[in-house]
This record gives sequence, structure tokens and C-alpha cells, in this order.
Amino acid sequence: MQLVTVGLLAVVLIGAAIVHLTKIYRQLNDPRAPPGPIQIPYLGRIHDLPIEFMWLKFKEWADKYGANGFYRTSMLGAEFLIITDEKVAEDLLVRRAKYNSDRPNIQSLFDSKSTYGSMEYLPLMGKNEYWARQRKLSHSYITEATNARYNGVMYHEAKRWVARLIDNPDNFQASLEDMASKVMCTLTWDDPDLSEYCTTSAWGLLRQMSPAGPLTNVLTPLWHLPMFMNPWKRAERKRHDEQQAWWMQRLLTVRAKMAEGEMRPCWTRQFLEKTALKTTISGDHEASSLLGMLALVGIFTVAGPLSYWLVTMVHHPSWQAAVQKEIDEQCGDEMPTIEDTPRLPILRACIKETMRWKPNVPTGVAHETEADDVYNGYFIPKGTRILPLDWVFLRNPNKYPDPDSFRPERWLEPGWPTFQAPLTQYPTIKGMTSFGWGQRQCLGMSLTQDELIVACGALAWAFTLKPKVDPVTGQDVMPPLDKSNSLLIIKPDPFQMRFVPRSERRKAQALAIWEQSESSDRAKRNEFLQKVREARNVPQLQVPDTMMPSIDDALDEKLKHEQVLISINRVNSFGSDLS
Ligand code: HEM
Repeated sequence: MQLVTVGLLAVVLIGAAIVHLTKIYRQLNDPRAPPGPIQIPYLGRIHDLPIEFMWLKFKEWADKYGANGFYRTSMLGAEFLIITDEKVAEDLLVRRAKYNSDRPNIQSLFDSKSTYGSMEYLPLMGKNEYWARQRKLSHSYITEATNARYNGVMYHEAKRWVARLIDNPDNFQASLEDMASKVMCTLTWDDPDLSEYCTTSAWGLLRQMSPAGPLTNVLTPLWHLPMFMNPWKRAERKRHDEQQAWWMQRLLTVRAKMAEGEMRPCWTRQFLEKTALKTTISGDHEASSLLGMLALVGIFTVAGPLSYWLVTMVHHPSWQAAVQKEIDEQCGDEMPTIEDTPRLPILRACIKETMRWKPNVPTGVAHETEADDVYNGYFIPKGTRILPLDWVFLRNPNKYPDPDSFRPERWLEPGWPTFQAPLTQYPTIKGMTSFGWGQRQCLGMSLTQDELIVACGALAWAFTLKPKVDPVTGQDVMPPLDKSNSLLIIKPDPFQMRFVPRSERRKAQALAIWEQSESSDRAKRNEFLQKVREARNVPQLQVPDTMMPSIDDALDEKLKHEQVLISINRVNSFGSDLS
């Protein structure tokens, strides 16, 4: 009797489960939804979406389901619309930007969208008040720096990099990232010596926010395990708090130096001296995060195309020779500068083609919809993640014939669909799909273009980039073309190559101009300090108190922030929405 009851109960439960799963299956695979791979209840397509080289699987699905320029999929309940055609991206992310410019939550960061007021990561913020004010401010700082030609920082760092490559060519991947980091640390805090830590810190955040980072970004429910059995959350707590403390320390150091009058211009000084008086930025926590994030965001983004430039030039010696010839003709004996940009179309074409051929944000950055919508007759629910798939945009054979080949001539010769005149202005990387869309479009396009012109130009001026030679076989060892990590911003896996100075004379010249740049920089810094110290006794030159919050105020602010962190921590450990 009891057995029969149990049996009946089992049949009823299994029947109910089948009905439930069928209902969900039908909902998930509703024929009115955009086309896409069959969705499995609860899982979506998590089981066959590889974490490594995810963009290749997205491309495979695009070839199958993307005839309309988009398709949908889902993962553990999160809905995705993958855009595979630039026109659709234009429609949804630019024309309908008003409600398609939010960001999805990143599970393995605390409050990544700043929904609860953390105010820490501008590019990841939801479309909220913190994002609006931080974006505006970042835009004005970057534009001002661009107009001031970055006060020569890029030239200085490119010269240092060339000298380092002569001195230690095998360490090129580290010195390349360090160059990009030094540019950002100087712009932000006037301190290139911060670069090493800043790069490590940027790496930590990049890993944490990428689907190929911690497991909890994919198996999101794991994030909600209690703290004592949650290694992912504990690790993130440590990473987050250290990064925050470092950012705050940078701000406090600048403020302390300003109090002594010993701080040269940089974004942080500009903020404390001028912006802080009239902005809605809420205080030191928000300001230090905004400035810290600005420094971070310009490291791997620029280092990615620069690394691929090395790979590309080694593989395409005739294009490398064409770039060198152009630089020799247009710049004579000098390293190229930003002013030379209009005269260097071949250099620009090779840079742009490198970014097209080897895009360093191949999946694009997701937006999230804030309202239900209908597009081309298909229903797109609120909360859908829209992924503009850059890898596919940049391999569209109609726009880019022979898309898998490196063909800079597509930007230089009439007859190619992408050719644009005049060549003094085009090609330019500004506006490339790789920089995103609409209200969230990248703020660093000019900075990237200028830094790539200066750095790639300096390389072509100083060296011929060549493959490493195998000491046993005597054969060239070419850098692999398809080996990279799979983080949101990718870079090639470590490889070997040679930096051959173009002549002994050029080598000596490169070392001499670095020596000169270094001693001139040192002299300028000393002169500044000397003047300040002399002027310190002159009362009217001192910055008025009202413009300069005291260090005590700053420390109060820091303590307040620490209290906030402690309370966030507590709430997190109870597993609230904040985590
Ligand atoms: C090759 C270099 C770079 C690439 C490919 C790149 C790409 C991107 C992409 C795809 C986005 C998101 C766009 C969207 O959501 O539609 C973005 C946002 C952003 N980028 Fe860049 N970026 C680069 C360099 C830089 C640099 C050098 C800076 C700063 C100095 C920068 C600052 C930003 C900021 C602040 C945002 C956030 C914009 C927002 O969310 O409103 N980027 N970038």
C-alpha cells in the first residue's frame, strides 16, 4: 500500500516536472522571439558556449541564425541579443540609445553597476546619475589633454620605451604595457613610477569583470554562497579593497603635495583645485575611483593593438618597409609626432587594419535594455543584454573583402568599399565599431589614435621588427596569429621576436634622445620644485584655504569611506542584493 502511494507520488511529481519544463521550453523557444539556437530550460546554452574564444562560437551561431543581423540566446536565465550587423547596432544602440544604454550586472564585482551607490567603475556603471556625471567629467579631462598634446607625455614615454627595447628587447611585452601605463599614470597623478602597480591593478579588474575570469561570472549562483565557503567572494573583497585603498592613497598624496604647492598639473590636481568646487562628484571616494578608473582603462586597451602591431609587422615585412619609407620621407631624421599624423596615411592604414584584423575587444561590450521593445517584428524583453559582436562586424566580406587577410590597401586605394578621401584625414580609427556605440561609446578614441601613432611611429623609426631565429634549425619562428587570452580585452599570448635597430647611427640617436628627454624632464621637475619652494614665503602665491580641503578633511572623508566599505562588507556577508 505504502509502495503504491510512493509510486503514485513519483509519477505525479515527474509528470508535473515534465509539464513545467515543457512550458518553460516552449516559452524559451517561442517562435515569435528572434531566431537563435534551441534553448534548454534553466541552462539556455551555457553547456556549449566555451569560455575560451567565446567570440568564435558566437560567430558560428551568427553564420547559422544571424541572417537578420541579430540572433538571441540565453545563459542561466540571462537573455542575450547578439548583433551581427552594423546597421542593427546603429538602430538599437544609437537610434534607440535612450533605453538601450544600461549595462548588465557583473556578478563577480560588488555593485558593478553602482546601483547601490558604489560609484567605482565608470565603464561598467548602469545608466545612472553617477555614470552621467563621471562620463561628462572624464570626457572633458581627456579632451583637454588631447588638445594639449598630452603635455609631451607620449613622446617622453615612447622614447623611454625605445631605449628600453634596445637595452632589454626580450622584455618587450612588459615594457610595452608599462609604456601605456606610464602615460596614464602621468596624466592622472603626474607619477610614471606608479605604472607597475597600476598595471597589476588593471589586470586584476580586467580578469574579475571578464566571463573568462572567475567561475562565478559564468556559474553566477555560486556567488551567493555564504562568505565562509565562498573563495570567489573573499578574493574579490581583498582585490576590491586594496584597489580602492590605492586609489584613495593617490588622491591623498596629490592633495598633500598640493598643500605644499609641490604638485605639478595632472587630472587629480585639476580635480582638487578646480573641479571639486563646482562638480556634483560626491567626495573623495567617488573622485579617487573616477580618476583611478581613468588611469586603468587606458592601459590594456592601448597595449592590445600595440602588441598586435608587433605581430602584424613581423608577418608583413613589405608593409613594415612601406611605413618606414613614409616616415623617413615625411619626418626626416625625427621620430614621428602627432603633428605628422596627416602626412602618414600608410602608418594610419596599417594601424587601423591591425585593429580590424585582430580586434582586441572581439565580443564588444554589452549594453542592457531598460524597456520592452519590438524590433523588426521581434519582441526584445526589458533586461536583455545586447552584445555588438565586433569580431563579426570586422569580418563582414561585403564591407571588408578578403576579411581574414591583412590588407591595409583597403583604406588607401579607391575601389575598396572602405576607402575614404582625403588621405590627410582618412583612414582614422576614430568611430571604428571597436569603440562601441551610442551613449556608451568609448571616450578614449583620440588618445588611442595619438598614442598608437607615436608608439608605432617610434618603433618603425628605430627598428625593423623581425621574427626570432631558431638557434638549432636557423629557421624563422613566426609569432602565432591565433593565440591569445579570452578576457574582455584580449592580448596575444607571450611570443618571441627581434627588435633590430635600423642602423648603428639610429640606435645611438635613439639612446641620445631618451637621455636628453629624461634629463630635461628631471630638470623641469626640479625647476618646478625650486620655484615653489622659493615662492612659498610669498603669501599671495599660496592657494587660498577655500580651494584646498585640508588633509584632515581628506582623512575624515577616507574614514567615512572605510565605514561605507565596512557596512557594504557586512551586508554582503549576509548575501544581500549588494553582492
Ligand atoms: C583600442 C583602444 C580602445 C578600445 C578598443 C576601446 C573600446 C571600448 C569599448 C568597446 C567601450 C564600450 C562601448 C559601448 O559600451 O558601446 C569603451 C568604453 C570606454 N572607454 Fe574605451 N577603448 C579603448 C581605449 C580607451 C582609452 C585609451 C580610454 C581612456 C583613456 C578609454 C576610455 C573608455 C571609457 C571611460 C569608457 C566608458 C564609456 C561609458 O561607459 O560611458 N578607452 N571602450
